[in-house]
Amino acid sequence: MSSSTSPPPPPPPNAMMGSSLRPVTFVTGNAKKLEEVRAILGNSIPFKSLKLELPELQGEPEEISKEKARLAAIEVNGPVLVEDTCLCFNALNGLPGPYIKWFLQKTGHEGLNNLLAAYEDKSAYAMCVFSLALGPSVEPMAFVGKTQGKIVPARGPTDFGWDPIFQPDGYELTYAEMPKEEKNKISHRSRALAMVRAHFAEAGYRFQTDG
Ligand SMILES: Nc1ncnc2c1ncn2[C@H]1C[C@H](O)[C@@H](COP(=O)(O)OP(=O)(O)OP(=O)(O)O)O1
Ligand SMILES: [Mg+2]
Repeated sequence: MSSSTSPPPPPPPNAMMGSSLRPVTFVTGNAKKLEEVRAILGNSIPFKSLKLELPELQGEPEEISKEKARLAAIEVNGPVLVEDTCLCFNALNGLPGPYIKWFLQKTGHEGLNNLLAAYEDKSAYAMCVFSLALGPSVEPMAFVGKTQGKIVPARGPTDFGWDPIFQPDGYELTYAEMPKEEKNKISHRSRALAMVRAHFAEAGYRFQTDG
């Protein structure tokens, strides 16, 4: 197995089932993420986006993502979707994990490779946690997607973060070298979004027709 996903979250509280929702606002400060989410979701869920950099707690990835959703739902005062991405090195028991953004910024691709120089094991997984909050006072639901791979010296275009140093299992190409459609088929983000989409299909939320 080169990949895995976590089991689906519990169904939403009944209170939200009867009324219709405003379109879901995807809140992120990262334009590249938004681009991928649009490409993967297409028109399957009515959504709009808001560029906002939200504070992130320290801790376990699911909690960080859910807390971000709580903050976003208060900010938007409506249904929101947020995403948090982790890059986890097995030799380091999952670190840098949710702190990858800062490690990448401070040490670059080479520094990230150097972190593993002392270890034989270069395996890693990319993990994406989407959290959906239907409103400011509703407990967020988390959807987790993972893609297994390994850390390699950077190859390919450098326009999206750590994509050049992550080579998914079963491929000779890094995320950065792969055609976008190919990456979007197997990525941590598309796996998590498949679960988001399945949840929307199952829950049968009704959306207001004008935002
Ligand atoms: N393929 C990728 N998918 C997601 N993030 C990536 C990828 N490649 C590189 N990154 C970077 C972007 C960030 O530096 C870091 C993820 O941090 P994260 O907090 O999830 O994103 P972000 O802060 O850029 O946007 P947001 O506003 O949604 O939190 O990893
Ligand atoms: Mg962030």
